[in-house]
Amino acid sequence: MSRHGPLGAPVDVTNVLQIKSFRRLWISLSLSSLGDWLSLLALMSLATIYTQGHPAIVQYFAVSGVVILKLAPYLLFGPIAGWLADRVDRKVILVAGDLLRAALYISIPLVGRLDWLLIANFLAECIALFWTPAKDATVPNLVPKRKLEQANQLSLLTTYGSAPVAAGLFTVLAAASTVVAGAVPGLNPDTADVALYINGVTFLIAGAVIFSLSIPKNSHNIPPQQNMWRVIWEGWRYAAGTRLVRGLLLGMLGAFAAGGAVVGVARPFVDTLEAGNAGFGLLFGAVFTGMAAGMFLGPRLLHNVSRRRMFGVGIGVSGVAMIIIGLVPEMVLAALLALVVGAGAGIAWIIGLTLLGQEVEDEVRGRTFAFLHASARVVLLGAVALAPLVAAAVGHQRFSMGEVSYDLYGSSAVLVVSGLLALIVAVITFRQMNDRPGEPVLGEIISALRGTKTRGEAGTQADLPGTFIVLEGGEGAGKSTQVRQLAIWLREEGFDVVTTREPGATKLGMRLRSLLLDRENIGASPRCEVLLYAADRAEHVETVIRPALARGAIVISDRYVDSSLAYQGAGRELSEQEITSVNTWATGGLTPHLTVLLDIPHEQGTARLGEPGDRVEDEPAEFHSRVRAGFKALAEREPDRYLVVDAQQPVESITHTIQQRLRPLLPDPVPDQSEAPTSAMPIVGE
Ligand SMILES: Nc1ncnc2c1ncn2[C@@H]1O[C@H](COP(=O)(O)OP(=O)(O)OP(=O)(O)O)[C@@H](O)[C@H]1O
Ligand SMILES: Cc1cn([C@H]2C[C@H](O)[C@@H](COP(=O)(O)O)O2)c(=O)[nH]c1=O
Repeated sequence: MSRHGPLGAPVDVTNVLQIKSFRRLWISLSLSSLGDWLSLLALMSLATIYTQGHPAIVQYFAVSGVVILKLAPYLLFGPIAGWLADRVDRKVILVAGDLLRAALYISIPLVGRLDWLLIANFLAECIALFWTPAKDATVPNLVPKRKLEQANQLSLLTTYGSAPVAAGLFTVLAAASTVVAGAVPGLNPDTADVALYINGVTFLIAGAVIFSLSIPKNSHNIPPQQNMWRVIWEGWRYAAGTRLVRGLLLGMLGAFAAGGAVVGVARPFVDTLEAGNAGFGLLFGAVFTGMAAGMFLGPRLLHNVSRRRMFGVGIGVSGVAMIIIGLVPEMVLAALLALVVGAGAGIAWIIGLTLLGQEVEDEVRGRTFAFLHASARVVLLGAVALAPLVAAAVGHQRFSMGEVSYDLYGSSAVLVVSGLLALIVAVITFRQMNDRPGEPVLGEIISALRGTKTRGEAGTQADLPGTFIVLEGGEGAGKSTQVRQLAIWLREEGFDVVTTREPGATKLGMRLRSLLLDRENIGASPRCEVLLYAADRAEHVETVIRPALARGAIVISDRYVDSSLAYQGAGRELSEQEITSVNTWATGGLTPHLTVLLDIPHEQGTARLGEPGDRVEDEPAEFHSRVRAGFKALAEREPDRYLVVDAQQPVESITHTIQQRLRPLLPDPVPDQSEAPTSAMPIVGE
């Protein structure tokens, strides 16, 4: 029975949409995206209707004004949007953003004037500007890191995939309006008006969905009185001063510059190939098909390759393809290479977004995403506008050597230079982000495509044949009792079982436990507490858990990393991301195959404990209710790793529920009848 994925991590059988909170955010995003595209079509159509009878130039400006006003807010207010996303409760921004946009879109057909259409469109886009970084910064708080890539793929698919849906809906509305106008004399509904009302309703529903969602509050490390520009400046300084983030931003913006240049010269380029509009359409279609393939298939095919290295490789591949398109102007080859350009860019974009979500701290995430969105637009528009000018300046040059001549067109020259730019950016980012120096990247890619392991993966959880189970929960939830019950059952089945606990499973750990929990010891500061628990855990993993897993044993631990996330993260209100980083380092990333959360109200748990409480047990009730909520939030985010059990049930029912869930994870099938709880309760050696 296969229990592990190719990396040895537990197989991720469930889809990211099974995480309730992410599912709701995604529903809301789908509705908002559909509304956005629908409104673009409706507004462009209305701008034409409102300027009917005016000279053509006025109509042209009205329509292009809609598009320009959609982009303008990013250039004007981009930095402030990031500041707000890190400062204000992101749920408030998301809900208020959706409700305000609903009101604005509904008001446009009610007012029925061009000036209000342009103003409302501009205001709605300003709101979107604040909404987007708040949404991007929220996703990493709702899904576990290893599912972030899947979540980003889904978000991108929804954002761009809703465009054809909106176009289809608009066409259906147009047909329906004609039918209604024909069937009911006097009633002549305008398609664009109806589309805007529908759009308003989609935003209202999207807002209501987010309102019902529980979004963790942003870490509020920004002092309330701190100057806004200083906060923005600090966000940028963080991005520029952090090697990985700097590499990611540079790579993504470089790719945008190159992509913008391609868009700018694509039309004159196909003219030099005498391919006209058909060729132009083909090239465009190829780039976007390639992008979609890169985003969705790339991470799957290359799942074993270091993401940090793949980012630079993706940009480099696009760059090389662009250079060849420019140097060998041939339509069929250009279309095939355009697929490659898109695929490389798609891989880089999805990896860049995911790494930013995983690596950028929550406090500055909003500002980082806002910086990316705003500068990507500036770079893209700048490149689209400049590239044709450069191409025109180069013009048509003919180089002859005897009988042989070579025609260089300005558009081809721009493609070659853009490709070179992408290549330079790729080399810089690859160097900055290379996390497997000395290992040839080509070998890594070939191994990934063949499905074999690379040197960089040796020594990971993949090499441990054992099974790691953790019991978590509040005080007196019954963790030690269930550890004993499970050990008895599994030993009877012939498994090599190691039961253990945190803190205090090792000699050093026992001293740390005493420092942490004995009432006579003066309390450690919260950060010190995190480090002491992590120190205990590092020793525990190194000397107890890993050796047992390496020999194929089943390890059952009473508490592990998630206790630190719940007690020190939710309880002491420290950054969850920082605690995760410290613990990933301490444990080498060792993750349980199954974590059982025994959930019980604090008062009922402590009522079961006879002895006077230790230092943590003595904390006030609010602390313990934050801990309980923290555990539940962790479980909700990782439903495939977690089993949540109501710990108020009788011991035997709880054991039975855990056995049911555990059985498929065990190396050999365990017969059903073996589940009968054992009455004896021997003391299990630690
Ligand atoms: N499901 C249950 N129903 C009633 N009592 C239980 C149940 N499970 C355990 N107990 C009892 O509650 C007490 C605490 O149980 P246990 O030591 O297993 O909890 P724990 O979660 O390990 O506690 P701690 O937080 O101190 O580590 C014990 O007396 C145990 O017999
Ligand atoms: C591992 C770990 C534990 N704690 C707290 C939780 C409990 O109050 C004690 C452990 O004692 P028990 O025997 O399990 O009741 O320590 C914590 O705060 N952080 C941790 O990482």
